[in-house]
Amino acid sequence: MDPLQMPPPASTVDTEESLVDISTAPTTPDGSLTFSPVLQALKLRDALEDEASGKSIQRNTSSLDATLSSSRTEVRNVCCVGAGYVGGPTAAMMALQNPHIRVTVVDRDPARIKQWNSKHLPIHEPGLEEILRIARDGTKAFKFFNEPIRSESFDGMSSASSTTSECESQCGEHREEIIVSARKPNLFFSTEVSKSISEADIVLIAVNTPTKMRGIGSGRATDMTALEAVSREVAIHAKPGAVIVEKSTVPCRTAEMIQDTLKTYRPTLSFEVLSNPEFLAEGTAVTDLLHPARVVIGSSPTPAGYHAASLLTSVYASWVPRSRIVTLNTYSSELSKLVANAMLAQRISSINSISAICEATGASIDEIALSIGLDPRIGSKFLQAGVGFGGSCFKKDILSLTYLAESLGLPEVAEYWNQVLTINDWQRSRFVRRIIKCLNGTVVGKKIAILGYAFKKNTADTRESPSLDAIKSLLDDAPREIAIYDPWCDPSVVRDELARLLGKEILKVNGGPIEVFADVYRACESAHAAVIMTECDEFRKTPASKSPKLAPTKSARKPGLIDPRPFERLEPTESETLSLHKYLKATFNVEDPLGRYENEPVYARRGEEERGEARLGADSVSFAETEVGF
Ligand SMILES: NC(=O)c1ccc[n+]([C@@H]2O[C@H](COP(=O)([O-])OP(=O)(O)OC[C@H]3O[C@@H](n4cnc5c(N)ncnc54)[C@H](O)[C@@H]3O)[C@@H](O)[C@H]2O)c1
Ligand SMILES: O=c1ccn([C@@H]2O[C@H](COP(=O)(O)OP(=O)(O)O[C@H]3O[C@H](CO)[C@@H](O)[C@H](O)[C@H]3O)[C@@H](O)[C@H]2O)c(=O)[nH]1
Repeated sequence: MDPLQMPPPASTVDTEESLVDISTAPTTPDGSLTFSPVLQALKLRDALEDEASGKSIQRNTSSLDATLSSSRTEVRNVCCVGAGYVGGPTAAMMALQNPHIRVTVVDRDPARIKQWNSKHLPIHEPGLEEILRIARDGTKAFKFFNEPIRSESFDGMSSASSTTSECESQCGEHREEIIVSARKPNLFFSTEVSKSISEADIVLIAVNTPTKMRGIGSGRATDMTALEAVSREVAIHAKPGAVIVEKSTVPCRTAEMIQDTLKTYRPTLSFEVLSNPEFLAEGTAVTDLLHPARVVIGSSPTPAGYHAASLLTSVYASWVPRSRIVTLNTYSSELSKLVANAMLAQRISSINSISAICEATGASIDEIALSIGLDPRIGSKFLQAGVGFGGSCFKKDILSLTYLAESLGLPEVAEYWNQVLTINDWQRSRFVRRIIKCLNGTVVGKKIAILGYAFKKNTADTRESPSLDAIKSLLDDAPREIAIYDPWCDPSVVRDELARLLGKEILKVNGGPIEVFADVYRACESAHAAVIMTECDEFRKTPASKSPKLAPTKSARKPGLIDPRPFERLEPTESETLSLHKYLKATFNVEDPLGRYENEPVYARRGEEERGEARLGADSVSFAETEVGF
């Protein structure tokens, strides 16, 4: 059936059975779900708001295309609830690309908000800082020449690209100059959750949806506690007509639960709930957001649903080509996120299962991945065999999918996807067994260096890290020392986490076997084995860029390493300016090559100082002091 022709969700009935305790809410809303035990409709206020708004949502436009073209400038204020790995970078990208929209990211955790407002961001993502320096701090006006630089020496910068100009650098007036205006800050981080929600035209919900650890569905269903709590806040505070967006990964039909909550609190108002799952991967969040393979927006198949989808589309359309923005039915969109993760994880378990055959036969898993990946029907990505996948998403989303299948009476489907997790667990334990076997069957009295503690490279996120699993298993065999090193993780944070998870006594300072190092050589000193747990470049024998097989071709080089000029427009987009910044920064090793940055927030690690004073000159429109050389 055409998704857009699907009937709207069945209406819900408020029976006693449907009032579910929030802490045990199942993954899949079962027909009807009204989550909140205490529901107080704000009828008088709603009636007044309703009248004031004149039910402003356009209901007379019947096609998505028509609404898409009529929704250009309506979004002025976006609120993102949840300042985590998804909320922070996604909101930052939206703000960067839409200087006319005020984007506020709110979180209930004041420490996290303080970090976002400081120099020391709560998450490590390559390129994220640059975006915050623009959207959060505002920028000065600046200018540059619209032609590529040929000379790559620093001296050459000031007479930049003179070799391309027929009349040489003395004749500056014949070189096309691009002038970019100053930007005011339009990205804010705050703990004022209800206030920000009440001001927003679009509310993004990007809170955590981990696996439930107690009650019905424990260990498999999705824990909806945070999402349910935010839905209630939104239902109480959202302004009439605001569009509510699920950014979190959620079970299929969660939009119905949010809609129920909205209807219960504000029965006289209409809100639209969209599904807009996020597909970014940690460590590449900025690139993924800048050049998404697709943006999926699910809406109800009604004029109001299409209109809401068109509003969100207009925000993304500032930088994402329209052809990559896919609009679907709400439930297809919700489910497509779980399916995408299940399919990706399945590829990893498939190749890992074959790695065991390779080890037994002498075939090479890397050669097999290379050879099968050349078939475009298979493709080369996500075929890297390893120690099993980790991270906060794959396992919990597959568990959620299998729980959904079982709830729908489809145990065979559940079992099929469950095998992806079974192979993953098996691969992890197989790896530890292999380490012990290589060490003559015993690690007693030996030192083992663990290189890589986060779940993968370029992130400090340790959720579901294979490394932690390996450390736990190795501890059972009583090694003399386990020395841990990760280039992205702060040793004191790792120590705190290990003490919390495994007990203080396991740390060396307390007489235990585990020590965490800030230096890889010290970690490996006199070790009997060095165990590489993540694909960090510094652990490679041959750096990725020097390996002939992996060397980037000219056309496949990082965008930051090619001068993107000349720009076709004299008003380059933020993406274009960012690519120029990256190129100049990488080429000349200068932090702020365009002279664009305002002062950074005052140092505020672990929250001593606020950023107020840091915005010195944020409103200034004078050009950067350094004379333009680029
Ligand atoms: N991490 C990823 O790479 C990734 C990628 C795509 C999708 N997702 C999905 O996005 C969602 C968020 O994931 P994440 O990794 O960003 O989580 P996270 O734990 O990093 O961040 C969630 C934030 O929500 C805040 N929060 C929770 N309840 C709140 C409330 N009631 N009010 C205000 N703030 C509240 C938390 O304090 C936390 O800062 C999840 O559903 C996840 O599955 C994650
Ligand atoms: O060929 C591969 C690729 C990845 N991995 C491992 O798989 C895990 C997940 O890696 P990756 O997918 O790169 O990171 P995530 O941040 O977990 O991103 C996944 O999960 C996110 C959360 O839902 C989705 O948004 C992303 O699209 C999806 O890639 C890591 O342990 C990797 O080491 C492999 O073992 N082999």
